[in-house]
Amino acid sequence: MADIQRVGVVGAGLMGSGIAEVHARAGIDVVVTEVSQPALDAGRARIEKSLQRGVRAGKLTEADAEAAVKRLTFTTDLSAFADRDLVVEAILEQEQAKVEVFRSLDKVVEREDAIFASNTSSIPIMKLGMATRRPAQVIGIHFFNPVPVLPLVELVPSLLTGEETIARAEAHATEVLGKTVIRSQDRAGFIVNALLVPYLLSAIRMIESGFASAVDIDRGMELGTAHPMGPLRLSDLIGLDTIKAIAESMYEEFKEPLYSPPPLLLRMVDAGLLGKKSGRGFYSYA
Ligand SMILES: CC(=O)CC(=O)SCCNC(=O)CCNC(=O)[C@H](O)C(C)(C)COP(=O)(O)OP(=O)(O)OC[C@H]1O[C@@H](n2cnc3c(N)ncnc32)[C@H](O)[C@@H]1OP(=O)(O)O
Repeated sequence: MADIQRVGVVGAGLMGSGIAEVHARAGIDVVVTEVSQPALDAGRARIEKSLQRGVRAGKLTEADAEAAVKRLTFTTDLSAFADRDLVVEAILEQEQAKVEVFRSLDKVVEREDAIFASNTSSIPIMKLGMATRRPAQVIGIHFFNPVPVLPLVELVPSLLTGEETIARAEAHATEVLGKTVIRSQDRAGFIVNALLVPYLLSAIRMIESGFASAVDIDRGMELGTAHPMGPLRLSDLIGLDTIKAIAESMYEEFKEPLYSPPPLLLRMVDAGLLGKKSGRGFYSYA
């Protein structure tokens, strides 16, 4: 919706950089923050690389990519969000860290009608809303990786999110970003991860038990069910630390054993084998 002109993105990791990129490509002025300069530089490089990939694929022109870069400002100072109409938080999947971000945003963002969104996939939106003085303006806007490619957004109002916030967020996601919106209640995992995560964990348990190899499990789902990538390559794409965090939130909420992260996943995360972003997970990415 045209009323959202200035967007802030907290976090320039895999998801935050994708969220910043799609906004800049849609003509929106974007401020991106990170906790450190190296993390910020890595986010900027990720966005520039993705824009170039888009150019090579014929999705945008070189001039569009340059214009998108000019709409992006990178800073480690959260106070740059004072004039933002919408802020999307996309930091690591840790409840306390997210609560702190929302508490800070509440202090820093001056616009009374600003929307505070989280890209969380599993942490209750209600808890983030209650960290602010404006829970009616707090909502989940959950994107999918790679953000410039996948057309879906899950919209997740909490019990206290106002109708106007829901309508503005939905109009922004559809009309400005061109995404398709589905709505979910505020339950850990929402719609997609509630189905996807137990499937990914089951594939990891298959390897753990010696049942089948990663290559055969992936090939089975790619060739047998026409998934674009099998569950282990997809786990590597999402990030094993992220899957662990989502699984823990879902297990915490429902106490469903299928949501509990298997020991192999825990050990891989302990070892820093986080998937594509760290260079090694179930596969190696030299
Ligand atoms: C965990 C959570 O909370 C939420 C999540 O994110 S869950 C994870 C969800 N993600 C998935 O399930 C991903 C599943 N995998 C896929 O969809 C695909 O394998 C993939 C898109 C990742 C790669 O597909 P691919 O065919 O091997 O790659 P590629 O051909 O390069 O790209 C696919 C399309 O995107 C386009 N594209 C790629 N990068 C792009 C970019 N940076 N900008 C614009 N377009 C891009 C390509 O041009 C191509 O478009 P066409 O189909 O029109 O030709």
